[in-house]
Amino acid sequence: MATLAIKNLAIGDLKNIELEVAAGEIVCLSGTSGSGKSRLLRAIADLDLHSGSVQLGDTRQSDVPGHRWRRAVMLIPAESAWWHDTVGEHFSETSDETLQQLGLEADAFTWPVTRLSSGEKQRLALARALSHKPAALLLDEPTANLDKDSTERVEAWLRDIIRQQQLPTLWVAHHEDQIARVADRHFHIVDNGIKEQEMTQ
Ligand SMILES: Nc1ncnc2c1ncn2[C@@H]1O[C@H](COP(=O)(O)OP(=O)(O)OP(=O)(O)O)[C@@H](O)[C@H]1O
Repeated sequence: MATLAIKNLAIGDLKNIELEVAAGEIVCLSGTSGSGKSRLLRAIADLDLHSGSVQLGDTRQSDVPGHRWRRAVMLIPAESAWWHDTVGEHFSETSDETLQQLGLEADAFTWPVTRLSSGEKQRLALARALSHKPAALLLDEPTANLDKDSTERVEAWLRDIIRQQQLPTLWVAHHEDQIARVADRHFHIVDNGIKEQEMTQ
C-alpha cells in the first residue's frame, strides 16, 4: 500500500504541482479543455519531459526505467491502442467475470478489434490495464464514451478494485455528478496550478 506523491512538478503551463494521493484514494482532476489535465497524467506516467519529482511509496520515478514505472503507475488514456487482430490477443489473462462486470458480452475476447465500438474499446482497455495489476492508476476520462448505465457500472467496478487493491488513483473527470459519486477529493486546474474544491454531496 503506497502513496503517490507529486512534488513541485512542472509541465507545459502547469507549475509547482503538489499532490499526495493515498492508497485506495480517488482524487478527481477537472479543468477546462486544454488546461493540461492529460499532460499532467503523462508527466506522472513519465511519458513526457517534466521537472519536479514523483514517488510511489519509497520508489522514485527518476530511479526506475520508464517502462517499469508505467507497469506500476498505469496510465489509461482516453483513446486506447489496439494492435492485434482480436481482442483476446491483447490479454495474457482473461476473465469472463470481468467482462460480465463491465457489461460486455461473454465472447468479447474472440471479437476482431475492428468491430469494437468506442465504448467497448474503453471498457476493454480498462480491463486490459487492470489485468496487469498496477500499483497506482491514472485514468483519463475513463467513461467518456459510455452511456449512463455503463458509466455507473464502470464507476462501481473501478471503485471496488481501487479500494480492494488500495490503488492511489488520479481520475480526470468533467462531470460534477461523476465527481460527487467517485471522488474522495477534487482538484480543479486554475491559474496554471491545481486548487482543491469543496465536495458536493
Ligand atoms: N507534447 C506537447 N508539447 C507541447 N504542447 C502540448 C503537448 N501536448 C499537449 N500540448 C498542449 O498542452 C495543452 C494541454 O493539453 P492537454 O491534452 O493536457 O489538455 P486537457 O486539459 O487534457 O484537454 P482536454 O480536456 O481537451 O482533453 C494544450 O494546449 C495542448 O495543445
